[in-house]
Amino acid sequence: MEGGDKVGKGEDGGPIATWLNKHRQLYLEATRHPFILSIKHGSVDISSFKRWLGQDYIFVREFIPFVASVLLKAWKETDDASDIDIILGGIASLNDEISWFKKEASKWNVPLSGNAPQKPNQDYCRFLESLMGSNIEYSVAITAFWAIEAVYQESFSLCLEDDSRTPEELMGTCQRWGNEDFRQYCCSLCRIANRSLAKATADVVRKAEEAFVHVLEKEVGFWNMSYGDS
Ligand SMILES: Cc1ncc(CN)c(N)n1
Repeated sequence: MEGGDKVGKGEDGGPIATWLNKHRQLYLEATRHPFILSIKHGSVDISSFKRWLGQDYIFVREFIPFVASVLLKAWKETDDASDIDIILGGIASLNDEISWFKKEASKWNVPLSGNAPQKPNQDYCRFLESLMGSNIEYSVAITAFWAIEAVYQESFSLCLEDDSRTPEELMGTCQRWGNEDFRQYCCSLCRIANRSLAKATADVVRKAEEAFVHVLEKEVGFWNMSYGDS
């Protein structure tokens, strides 16, 4: 399956490959949103881009404690120490990401302080919070984490393809998530999630699938908001 290959469904397939097929339509809506396609085609409305930038900064600040909670679950539940290294690498790159947002916001004159989260952003952050509790299994949280990163990787890598007409001033944004290292990182998260799911009960696997679907829905809502559709 096209999308699955790109984000690393893992050599052995696993539940994630199955879900990418089963929820293909929603996955495509999340990764080929009109906002992303407008960047790729060079027709993006810069006010949409600026709205996305300001809102995504708020999201990423909330995403950090979520990733920290995944790290804590990994520490408690995994028997593979490399999971910790990979998640810790993700936290380190979020540190860079925050600095990048500050620079980019200043370049585009987007105020970061006092910028209120819009409803789809609030909903998404509330969903992240619901996954942070100690009652949520590692398999569920790591699946959601992979999906959140994979949607951005797949979306922004589209804007770097040879046929793209991405505006020069937006190339840095697209490279941030569309680059090869970030793709490899998503592949690692996907492998961890598949491995963890292979050992999970049927009930936990069902909850992880639900979390995957929720992430896709929230990502579509987030892009819609950027596009001025909220
Ligand atoms: C809404 C959203 N989804 C995912 C990412 C990638 N960390 C992000 N920055 N923002």
